[in-house]
Amino acid sequence: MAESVRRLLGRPGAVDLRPYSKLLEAIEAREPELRELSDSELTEKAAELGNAELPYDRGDLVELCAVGREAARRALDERPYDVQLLGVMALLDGHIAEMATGEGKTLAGALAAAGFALRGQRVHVLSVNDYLARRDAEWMAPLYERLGVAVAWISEESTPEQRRAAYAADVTYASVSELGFDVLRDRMVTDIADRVVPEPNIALIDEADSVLVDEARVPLVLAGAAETTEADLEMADLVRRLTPRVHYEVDVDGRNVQLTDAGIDAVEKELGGIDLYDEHDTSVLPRVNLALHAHVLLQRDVHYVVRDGEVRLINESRGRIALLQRWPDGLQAAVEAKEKVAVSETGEVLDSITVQSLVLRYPTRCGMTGTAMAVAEQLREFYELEVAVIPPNKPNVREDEGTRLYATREEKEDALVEEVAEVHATGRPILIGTQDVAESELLAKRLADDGLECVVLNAKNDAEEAGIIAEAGTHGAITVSTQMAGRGTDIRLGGSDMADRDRVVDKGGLYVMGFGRYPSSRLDDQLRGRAGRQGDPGASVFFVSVEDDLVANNAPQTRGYEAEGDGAITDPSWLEMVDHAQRVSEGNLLEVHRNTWRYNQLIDVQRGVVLEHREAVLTDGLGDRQLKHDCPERHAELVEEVGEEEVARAARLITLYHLDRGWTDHNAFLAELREGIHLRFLGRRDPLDEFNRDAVPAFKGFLDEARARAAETFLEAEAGEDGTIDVSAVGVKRPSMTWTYMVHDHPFSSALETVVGRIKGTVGSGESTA
Ligand SMILES: Nc1ncnc2c1ncn2[C@@H]1O[C@H](COP(=O)(O)OP(=O)(O)OP(=O)(O)O)[C@@H](O)[C@H]1O
Repeated sequence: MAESVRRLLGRPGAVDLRPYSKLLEAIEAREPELRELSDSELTEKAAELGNAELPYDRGDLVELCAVGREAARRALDERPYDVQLLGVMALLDGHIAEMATGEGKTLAGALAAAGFALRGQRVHVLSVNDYLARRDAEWMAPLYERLGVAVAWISEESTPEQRRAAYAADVTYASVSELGFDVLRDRMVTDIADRVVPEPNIALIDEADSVLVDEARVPLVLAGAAETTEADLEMADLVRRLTPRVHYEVDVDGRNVQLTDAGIDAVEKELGGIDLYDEHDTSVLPRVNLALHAHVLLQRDVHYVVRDGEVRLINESRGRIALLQRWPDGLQAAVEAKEKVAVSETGEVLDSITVQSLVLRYPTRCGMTGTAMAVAEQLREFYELEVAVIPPNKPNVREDEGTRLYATREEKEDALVEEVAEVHATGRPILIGTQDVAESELLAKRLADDGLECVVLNAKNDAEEAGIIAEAGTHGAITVSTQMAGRGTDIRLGGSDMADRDRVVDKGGLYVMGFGRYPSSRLDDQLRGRAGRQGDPGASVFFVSVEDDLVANNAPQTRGYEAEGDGAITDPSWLEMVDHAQRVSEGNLLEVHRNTWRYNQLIDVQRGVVLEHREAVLTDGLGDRQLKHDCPERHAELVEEVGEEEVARAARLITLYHLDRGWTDHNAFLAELREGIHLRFLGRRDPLDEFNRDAVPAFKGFLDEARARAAETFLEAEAGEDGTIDVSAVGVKRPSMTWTYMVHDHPFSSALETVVGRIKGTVGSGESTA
């Protein structure tokens, strides 16, 4: 092994790889003998590894890697590199393997998954989207087959039967959201046979930082149909006429919008001289706030797109459209009113789960990604995971230029377009990373105006994007892409067939340009990592302006620089300012993650109590026993009429209904409580303590209350002529459809917060006049 690689094996703060690397020689030594085996003999060798429990001892680890390597060579015509085997061993030990782009994480992950599966564990390989789940499962299927391991995948379209069958395989590939929603839906079943997800064993997470850190800020929420909200066209129309900064102000981080005093006056006047803060009519203010939030904070083509007459959300951390996802409460309808499309059904939150709770269900967790070290502390804090930095198979020779800073956005764009024209003239392929869909389209238009034709990727279709990005290394190609569009797909120099590779290598390989730095350096690195795979030549550079949101919102001061004629700022302290702004932004994101987690910890405890109780009702007849105890006469009568089994069934359904109903209401209470907490924050009390102080007593008596309601319903239940009890006649109904929500830490500025803003304003002016 090269000296440079050896030096990398003992990176501070990361898992020590030396114990693994010591086994590489022994693994290689097994090769000649294994090559002589027939296919079925090789499968038998793999099966022999199943004669012991986890963890693998050193001898078995050598055998597993050697057998796995030989199986991959035969099944995929790819002989795993030593560094990939280091990755496999780190995964089997429950670590996050940091492996750069193009190092072959898919194969390393599959070998580790097979290793777990051979020892009798059920493995869930979690991907960021359905396309990758399916692609990887199908791609690795021949390898699994040689190793005698059953593999399957799940997608959004999978039916419950298909899901059940897929989860029954040894290794199941699924996107995190599909898994999350399956878990949530399983918690609502009224018959055990309807469950799809088995007990969790091993989670192997692809793109681990995106899933565990980026997606963890947004809980997965399952909602059920309730009544339909009316489109509030009047409000949508009214807020459209308001003027930014005169009638409303947006917080620096773009999460809240508030009416100014002038705005309040204008709205009150428009509505015929009403008082928005009238104690007797509190219904108008929330409507104004919703419409304002929809109008100002949610931007078309950034947060959502309008397609086929529907508002479809873009998942920000993933830059793609989410089917069946909505905003909570009236916000969805407010956006629909803003866009003048038909209002869709609204719903109420049935239950939610954070990515963290989802992943922590698994006794063993591991994963891989190109960028883990930057979030090593978070992975440790939230998931008890350590990072193993796997050296590249071939040294990285990409040239990273860093940041070019400009005074204005316009100057930044001019400079980038000029650079694109210059580089493109040589035929060198260019990949430009933008912040969002709208920016991609504007930039593409600008490039086209300058005679530079490009392909745009934006949150449309994963499979299609994979095909496009695969060609981004073609001679003369210009590709514009949002941050993670088309991820997980290799960019080969000279096109996907590498026909033109030599010519592109001569030009310096792929040239990656960032149109602005991202909210975290990790995301910058992900973009950069698109170039320079497997020792390929390549380069990267970021164009930034002082007006970029990242800098404008997070830098302590944005004045006092000296720019050159074209707007370029070369003062090193200003370049440092950009890094600083990014660190501030990273800190904010971490705080959001921490908050999501903190608030959810208590909710998780309460949910645990409900779920345990629910389980006993579902599987052990607890509801029937309780109702028999609470309503003995009615119970006996009904048994007489329809028999014990049917009464037990009805008792189960009635009890589950009231447990679930109660939990839904409690969820709504907690959400409201959390919003209101900000008011008390003014009193310098810790909002989380305040939250817990109220959430705990509110839960007290939860189970007793559900039980009492179940008894009330049970007393009303009647036996029908067909010998069954029709529970729907006594109001026991399940939501007719469910869908998933996208929630933000702070969905929208509530009426309460606007009141706070007003109180603060009053106090402020009071002081100045005193
Ligand atoms: N041992 C190997 N020998 C030859 N080719 C390999 C080997 N391992 C992986 N590859 C090839 O390398 C390419 C990159 O693999 P893969 O997509 O798994 O990389 P990755 O690390 O997941 O990259 P990304 O960060 O883009 O997801 C694939 O075309 C794969 O077939």
